[in-house]
Amino acid sequence: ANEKLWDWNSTGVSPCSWSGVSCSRNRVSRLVLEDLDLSGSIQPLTGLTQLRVLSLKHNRLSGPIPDLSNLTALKLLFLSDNGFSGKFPPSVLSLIHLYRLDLSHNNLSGEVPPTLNHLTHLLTLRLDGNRFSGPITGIVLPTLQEFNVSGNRLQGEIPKSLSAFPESAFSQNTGLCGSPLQSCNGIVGDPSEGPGSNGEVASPLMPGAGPSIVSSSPSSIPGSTNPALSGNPHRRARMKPVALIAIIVGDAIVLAVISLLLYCYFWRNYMGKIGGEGQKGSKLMESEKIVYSSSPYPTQAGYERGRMVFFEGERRFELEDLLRASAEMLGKGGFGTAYKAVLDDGGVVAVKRLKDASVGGKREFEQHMEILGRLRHPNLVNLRAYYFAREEKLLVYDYMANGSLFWLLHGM
Ligand SMILES: Nc1ncnc2c1ncn2[C@@H]1O[C@H](COP(=O)(O)OP(=O)(O)OP(=O)(O)O)[C@@H](O)[C@H]1O
Repeated sequence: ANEKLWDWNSTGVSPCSWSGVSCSRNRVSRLVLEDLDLSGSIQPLTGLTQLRVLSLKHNRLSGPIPDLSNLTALKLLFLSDNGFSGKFPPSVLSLIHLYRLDLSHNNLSGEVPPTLNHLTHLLTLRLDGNRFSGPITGIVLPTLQEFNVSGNRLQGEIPKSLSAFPESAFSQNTGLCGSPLQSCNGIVGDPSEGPGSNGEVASPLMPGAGPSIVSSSPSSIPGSTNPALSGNPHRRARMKPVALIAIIVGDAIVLAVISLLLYCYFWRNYMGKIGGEGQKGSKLMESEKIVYSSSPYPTQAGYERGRMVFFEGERRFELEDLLRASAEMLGKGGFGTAYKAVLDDGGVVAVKRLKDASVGGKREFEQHMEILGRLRHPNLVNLRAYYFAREEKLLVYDYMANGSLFWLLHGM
């Protein structure tokens, strides 16, 4: 029915060539069906056990999210902007390889299970725009880069582990408190009761529960008054020193940030100069981090959609396959660093990461790539694909297993 899926009923053609479908070893590994007005349940997809990427954003899919526990290879799961209902899907908690989980803007309800902590690789967790209720106090996911639970019915104190995310990540939950939102001390009903007077140790809203947590968060300083002051009748009189302390601490933070930026700048220059094999590990980490940040699946405004372009043949891999591939540094050239990447299907490619990723505009870059990609000569290494995002440019070549002429001549 949908013209974007025109090729889905072509008989005799492998589903691997249908729009939105990618395969690895003849099994569907990637299914991206976004903005297609699809409706109904996604139960039939639960048999795609080799799926690594499932994105069904912006459709009209509904019903409870089915049991996805057979999709053990899943790394990216985007089900946002649909009509899914029911509880947080328990089967998702067993997908321990998930990097990105986006269930935002559905009709999901019930509690956010603290067992989410089992997903130790999570970089993205988006649950905003649902009807989740209860606390999020137990959530500790140290790897998270992107987090949003705004527009739910959550309650209780924001845990310290999440307090570095901006206010907008928690907004429109009338019951949430603590850094970066208003301090929990401020919203405990009748102030005449005084801090800790009710003795409910487990309540996240209990004023006495806050001190050690809130005060240790740098972002909480302006909002969180010293808990000892909150029940104090002379609070107004003591506001001034608190403000003073906040200003001093604020200045210290600004200074620390500036020093950190300067340090990073000089450290990068220094690393760039010494380069070489010794830096293999850390360079690789840096490369991975930057590439992760240019996810081809933007979930927030302002992100540029990265693009992996192949010159001929089928799409053998996507950015996330390169990320997952075991990689080793091959060497440094005038334009960047080359890595050897062994893909899931056993294929080997050489990935060259351009040093100055901001050079040239998109069109100019693509024109150069088109020319390089067409070159075929026995003495030239074939350029198979390239990846373009504002902050990252990668060139993917055939891997030359026998090393360079220099190596052969000098034997080093
Ligand atoms: N396709 C490849 N297969 C195997 N090894 C490669 C491949 N491409 C690069 N390398 C290795 O990585 C090193 C760096 O390669 P790169 O192409 O970045 O620079 P270069 O050719 O040495 O120098 P320049 O960029 O100045 O021409 C090479 O010396 C080579 O050992």
